[in-house]
Amino acid sequence: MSDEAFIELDGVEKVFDVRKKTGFLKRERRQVRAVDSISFTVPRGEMVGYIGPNGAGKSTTIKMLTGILTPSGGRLRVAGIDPSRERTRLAHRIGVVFGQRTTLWWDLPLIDSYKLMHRMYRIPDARYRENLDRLVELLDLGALLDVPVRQLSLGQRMRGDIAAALLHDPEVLYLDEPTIGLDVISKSRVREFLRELNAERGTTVLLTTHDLQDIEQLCSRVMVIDHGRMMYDGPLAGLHEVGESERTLVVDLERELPPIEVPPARVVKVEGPRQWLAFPAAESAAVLVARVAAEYPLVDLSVREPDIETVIAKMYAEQAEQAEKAGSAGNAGKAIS
Ligand SMILES: Nc1ncnc2c1ncn2[C@@H]1O[C@H](COP(=O)(O)OP(=O)(O)OP(=O)(O)O)[C@@H](O)[C@H]1O
Repeated sequence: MSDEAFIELDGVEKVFDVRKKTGFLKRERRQVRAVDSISFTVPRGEMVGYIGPNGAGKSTTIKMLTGILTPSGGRLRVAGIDPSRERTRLAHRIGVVFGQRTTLWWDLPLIDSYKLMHRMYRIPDARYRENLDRLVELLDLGALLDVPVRQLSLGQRMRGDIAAALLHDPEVLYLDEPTIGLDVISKSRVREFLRELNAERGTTVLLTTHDLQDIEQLCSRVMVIDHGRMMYDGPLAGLHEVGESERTLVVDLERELPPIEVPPARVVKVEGPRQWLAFPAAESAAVLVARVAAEYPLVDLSVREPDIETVIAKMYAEQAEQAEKAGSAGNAGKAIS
C-alpha cells in the first residue's frame, strides 16, 4: 500500500446472519448484507464525510475499520495494518468518537478517565502531559476536569470524549455523529477544533454525520452509502448537483409583499412578511442573500440545508431517470464513484 492511501478498502463486504423467530419452535435464518463490496481510499491528512440514511452501513464500516468487526470479504487496511488481525496494534494509531455513546467513566471526574487512558495506552508521561495541556486549552476543558462525567452537558461531554480519543496522538480519527444533539455554539466549537486539528497535526478524519453542515464546513470530499453500497464519492457541491437538491432561503421582510423575484431562486411559500425561496443547492447562498438585501426591505434571513435523506432520495430518482433514458432501467443504486 502506498503511503498516500492511509485507509484502503477494496471490495469490502459484511454479511450478518440474523435468526428471526417465526413460530413456536421455528426460526428463520436470513442474511443481512450491511456492507456490499465497498472500495475507497483516503490519503493521509484528508477529512472525508461518510454519510447515508439510517441502516446504510456506516457504523458497520467504522467497526471494520477499528477491527471490532471482521469483514466477510474484500481487503481492508488502515496505516498498512489489517484491523481485525492486529486490533491492539492499530488501536495505538486510531481514535474513535461515537456521539451517542461515551468512552469516559460515567461516575469519575473527567481527569480520572484521562489518567486511566494514559495507562491503558501506555502513553509516555511527557507526551501525555503535553497532549493533555494542549487539548484542555483547545477544547476549553479546564473548568471541567474535576467534574464527574455524568454531570457534564452533552456539548461538554462531547469535547471531553474528543480529547480522550486524541490523548495518544492517533493518526486517524473516526467520528460517528460528533455534533448530534449539540446546540449551535457547541457545534461550531467542535467543528473549529477539528479544522485546527486537521490543519496543524495532519490528522486524517473520517466523519459520519446526519448534519450536512458538518460536511460543508469540514470536508472537501464526501462519500455516500446506501444499502451498503457506495452511491457517490466526490465533492459536496457535486452531490448537490447529482441529487439536484435545493436549499431554502427564509427571508423576513419589513412588510407583506408579493412573491419576490431573484432567479434562479423561486418563492415556494409566503406567510405574511415571511417568504420561503428554494434555490439549487450548488448555487452560492451569499450571492443570493446579497441580491435580496440590495433589492428588498430585509429584516432577517436564514438558509436551510436539505437533509441527507432528501438529497439521497433525489439522487436515486435522478439516477433511475438517467438509466431509463439510457434504456437500461435498473441501474439505479450502482456505485457511481
Ligand atoms: N450485529 C448485527 N447483526 C445483524 N444485523 C446488523 C448488525 N449490525 C448492523 N446490522 C444491520 O446492518 C445494516 C447496516 O447497519 P449500520 O448500523 O451499519 O447502519 P448505519 O448506516 O450506521 O445506520 P445509523 O445511521 O442508523 O447508525 C442494518 O440493516 C442493520 O440492521
